[in-house]
Amino acid sequence: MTFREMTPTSPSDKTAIRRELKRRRRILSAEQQKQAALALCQRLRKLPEICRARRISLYLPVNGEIDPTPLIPWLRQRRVAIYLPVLRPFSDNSLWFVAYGDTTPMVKNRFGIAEPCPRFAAQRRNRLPAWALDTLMVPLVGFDQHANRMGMGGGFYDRSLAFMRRPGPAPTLIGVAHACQQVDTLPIEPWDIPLNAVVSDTGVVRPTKTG
Ligand SMILES: Nc1nc2c(c(=O)[nH]1)N(C=O)[C@@H](CNc1ccc(C(=O)N[C@@H](CCC(=O)O)C(=O)O)cc1)CN2
Ligand SMILES: Nc1ncnc2c1ncn2[C@@H]1O[C@H](COP(=O)(O)OP(=O)(O)OP(=O)(O)O)[C@@H](O)[C@H]1O
Repeated sequence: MTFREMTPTSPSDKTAIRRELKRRRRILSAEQQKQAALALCQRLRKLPEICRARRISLYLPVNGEIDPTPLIPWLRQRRVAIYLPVLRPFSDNSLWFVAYGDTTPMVKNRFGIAEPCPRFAAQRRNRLPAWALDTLMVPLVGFDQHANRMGMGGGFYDRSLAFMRRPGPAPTLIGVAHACQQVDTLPIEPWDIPLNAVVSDTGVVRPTKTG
């Protein structure tokens, strides 16, 4: 059975979809990964929300995630401040966004993802809460035609972005993924924060306007 044929509803469906979509990106070859990263970054450079951004977060890819880092030289040239997600210590699975430069001291977190080291992140001047960024690039495990998203399942981004349900600052959220991470329909959860767009190596998906 393909995901095209199934209507996902239960939490176990979600787990199965997540597993399948992680597999799809993991089996891409190094050459496919490289081409996808370049194609992604070409599209990102044309996106108005990225062109406007002055403070942007991206991520360092693991386990076959599409690589947004070819964008870094272009961002630096344009004096855009770059931040990386860091697992907040002693907290509720939410993220800090910590300044990322050529000399930033890095360590691997408990998931094996490189991030600015705790001592650096602990200094207030080196980090921002999500609401102070103007654009976040959100790593996706899956997305659908309406730009609904699925992440790693930790709820890190959803928790860090929960402030967006209330009036106030609203950074732009750009999901990024391989084209092969797209499925017809993903289940929407009450805590899901909608994305402004999903950009892949082959195109841009925007949510359909309602109301
Ligand atoms: N590159 C990258 N950085 C990121 C995220 C991400 O999705 N991608 N995150 C977005 O939230 C946060 C980390 N969240 C994570 C949540 C769950 C797992 C996880 O369950 N990992 C598996 C092993 C990897 C796998 O299954 O492929 C595990 O530990 O069992 C990893 C990271 C912050 N940094
Ligand atoms: N704002 C929130 N406050 C508390 N718990 C939350 C919040 N948002 C999500 N969660 C919890 O996080 C868990 C994971 O959510 P979900 O499966 O939707 O992750 P996801 O879509 O992969 O998101 P992410 O990319 O943020 O990890 C759920 O069990 C959910 O209850």
